[in-house]
Amino acid sequence: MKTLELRGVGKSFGPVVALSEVDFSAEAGDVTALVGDNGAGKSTLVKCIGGIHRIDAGEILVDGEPQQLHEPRDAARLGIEIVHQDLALADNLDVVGNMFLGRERVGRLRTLDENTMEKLASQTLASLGVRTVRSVRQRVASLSGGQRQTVAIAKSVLWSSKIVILDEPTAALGVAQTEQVLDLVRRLADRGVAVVLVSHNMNDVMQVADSIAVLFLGRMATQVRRKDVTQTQVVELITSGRSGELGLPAESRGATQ
Ligand SMILES: Nc1ncnc2c1ncn2[C@@H]1O[C@H](COP(=O)(O)OP(=O)(O)OP(=O)(O)O)[C@@H](O)[C@H]1O
Repeated sequence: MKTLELRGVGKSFGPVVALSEVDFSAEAGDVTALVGDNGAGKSTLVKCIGGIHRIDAGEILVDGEPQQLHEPRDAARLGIEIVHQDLALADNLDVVGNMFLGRERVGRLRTLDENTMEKLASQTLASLGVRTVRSVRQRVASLSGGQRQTVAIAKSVLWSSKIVILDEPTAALGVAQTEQVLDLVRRLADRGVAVVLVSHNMNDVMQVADSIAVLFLGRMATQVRRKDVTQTQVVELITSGRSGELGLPAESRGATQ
């Protein structure tokens, strides 16, 4: 059973068809890359999964169960966490404050005191092997781009998210920080999370993804295992929506015609 599955999803904005008959899936333990050119529909797809946009057609299933996602709270309740490119972290709060921001989602922890929160935040970072954030009492405004990504990803672990969607997590990062964040992405999947990585960076995608889904003009050109494609093939799919005679497996070739 797929952790997240979209079947025949459609979404239009007035006359603009942003998504049409989109099939997509993400499995626990996998990093599933979602790629496509500008305007292909990636953000729209992510917003549908996050309950920000309502779909016009098709269905979204979590663990095989069809779900009605009418608002972000619905997605949060299902363990879906979106880490946006612009990172909705509060600059004026420290790492602990940010990791517990929005804790009203889980009433059980509402009464936690500062010491317990500090301990849980540190433990979560340590369990992910994060050593770059030196103090959890550091204000987020003073963190580097990579550290901010780390905190945002660790937050999803703290809240036991089942499906984590990372929107361009390395876009603003240098080489070393990119490597650290990709490491963290891998570790997140290894913990059994279904990770969806939205990215324009083919090096990142080829390095860390298990599965690659290519959107082309609002349609899913194909979704394939990474080991079954080359970077050149992925780029061709992104730019033309077709794989040509590149020897894709039969089940994925059908989707590109
Ligand atoms: N709120 C909206 N109203 C009208 N059209 C929209 C809206 N949101 C997206 N679109 C249109 O839907 C299509 C898909 O856009 P989307 O932002 O999902 O693409 P994208 O793949 O995320 O692109 P990029 O990589 O440039 O961020 C585009 O044609 C866009 O203009």
